[in-house]
Amino acid sequence: MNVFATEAGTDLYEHATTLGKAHIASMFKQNPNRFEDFSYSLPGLMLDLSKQRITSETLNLLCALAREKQLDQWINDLLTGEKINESENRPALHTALRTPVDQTLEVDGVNIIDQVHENLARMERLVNQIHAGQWLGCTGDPIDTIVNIGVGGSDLGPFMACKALGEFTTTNSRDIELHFVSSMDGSHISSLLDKLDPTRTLFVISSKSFTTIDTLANAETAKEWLKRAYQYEGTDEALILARHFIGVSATPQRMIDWGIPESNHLYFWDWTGGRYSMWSTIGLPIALRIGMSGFREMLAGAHVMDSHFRDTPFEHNLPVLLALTGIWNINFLGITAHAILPYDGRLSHLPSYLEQLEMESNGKNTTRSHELVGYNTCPVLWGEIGTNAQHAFYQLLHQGTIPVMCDFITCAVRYEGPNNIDLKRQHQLNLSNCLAQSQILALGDTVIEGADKAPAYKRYRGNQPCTTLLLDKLTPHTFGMLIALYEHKVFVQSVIWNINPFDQWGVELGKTIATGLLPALTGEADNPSLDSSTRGLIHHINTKR
Ligand SMILES: O=P(O)(O)OC[C@H]1O[C@H](O)[C@H](O)[C@@H](O)[C@@H]1O
Repeated sequence: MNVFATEAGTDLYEHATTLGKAHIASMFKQNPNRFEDFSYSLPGLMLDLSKQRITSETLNLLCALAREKQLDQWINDLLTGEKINESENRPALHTALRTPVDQTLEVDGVNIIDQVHENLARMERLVNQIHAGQWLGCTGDPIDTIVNIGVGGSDLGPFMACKALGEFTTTNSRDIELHFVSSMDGSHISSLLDKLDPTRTLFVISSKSFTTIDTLANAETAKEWLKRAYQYEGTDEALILARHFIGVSATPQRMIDWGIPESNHLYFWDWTGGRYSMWSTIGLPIALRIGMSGFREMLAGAHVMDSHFRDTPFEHNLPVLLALTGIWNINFLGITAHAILPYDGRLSHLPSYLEQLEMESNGKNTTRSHELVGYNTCPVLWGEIGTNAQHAFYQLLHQGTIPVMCDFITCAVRYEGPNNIDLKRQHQLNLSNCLAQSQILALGDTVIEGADKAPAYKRYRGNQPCTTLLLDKLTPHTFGMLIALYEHKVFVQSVIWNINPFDQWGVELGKTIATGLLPALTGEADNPSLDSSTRGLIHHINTKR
């Protein structure tokens, strides 16, 4: 099954036979206006595709391909709540989470925008209560420390956003200490609990399904820690649960079964995919960090991107263009590695967030009609703060043997004001590195004279396609735009590849097999039918106990 066996696909293959051999440096020589031709702006955010190996014809053909795949219709289906997550028989409505209250969207006869805003209001009350020091622990002391326990989509988004937007605290949120616990082995939580005061600590158990063993194991450890701390005062377990736990989930009954009273529940819906959920009440830690007004700003930024995505012709549509240049690189230039390089320490967790967003969404090998794909889908994606990565893996980007497409993400303005004069200089240094690296990666050592006379080991071949995403400033608003941009990019690529980006069946078998192996590791039961490697490793582990 080849989705590119179409008119536009055939034209693109043909186009790639010539452009595949071209060098980005010569494209800049031929067309001095590449930046004007291939950069696109929205208020607050610019996308520069001029360092991609593309011409106007490439984009025309890619847009024709998108039209062939009825991308318009798919975008409409996404935004209007059609059940496009077929394998789970539900819509994917993360965009509804940032839709303004005066709009309506009915799913199964219910206006879900009302529901969304009711839940935001419920979250707001809770946030205000904590910020005002009115949420009290069992001893009557105000809570000032929050620990979010979750994993995957119930961790990565809030974790990333709290780091990215940490400078946007409000007077009330400044004194709240926030921690994130995710690792199944307990190493996150055990090293943290020693430092916390149980009388002032509130755990947020975030899990869409409320069945994820990683999260429930950490939640149990937290509960036991609190019970031990309160045992001398004879505090009732129900009171501990009521004062020190909040549950965020799409499955209320499971929160009740675990012991969290209804008054401490925040809800979202099964039509919100885990990796698309930071806009929902899963974003509670973000609201606790930057206040509800900051959280609403983030939603508003994402909504701006949603409207742009819905209303803008493909030729000027930022998520569509970002996605299509990715398709060009992956399916026509054969590039299957993708580096995410934020030039801003605040965006340090963006790469791991995008690893889940992109690879869990589009790391698929079957089409929507259950046939094996005959083409590459999601590339391997990884990243790091750009300036740190320069001292680590950039060697491979510059002189390794594999082609890698690179996203450079930075902001134009930072550290304004007289008190930050020294850091302003550091920001300029950071920007000069960002621009230098994308320049060398794309254009190679043609950027300096006489480089062609250097020995081979000193040469930089360049021709690595680079995208630059330039925010005016990193604010809750532009951050919301940026993340929504990537979400829609992932969706557009899934449409071209004819795969469902909203399920994740590839993670299920590991859970089942791990559960099955547990008795052999605890010594409760042997399993002679295991392969020799697994059996040998279990035996070795058990001899060390
Ligand atoms: O929020 P939860 O139900 O606990 O799920 C947490 C995570 O675990 C799953 O295994 C999925 O791979 C992720 O998509 C999900 O975000």
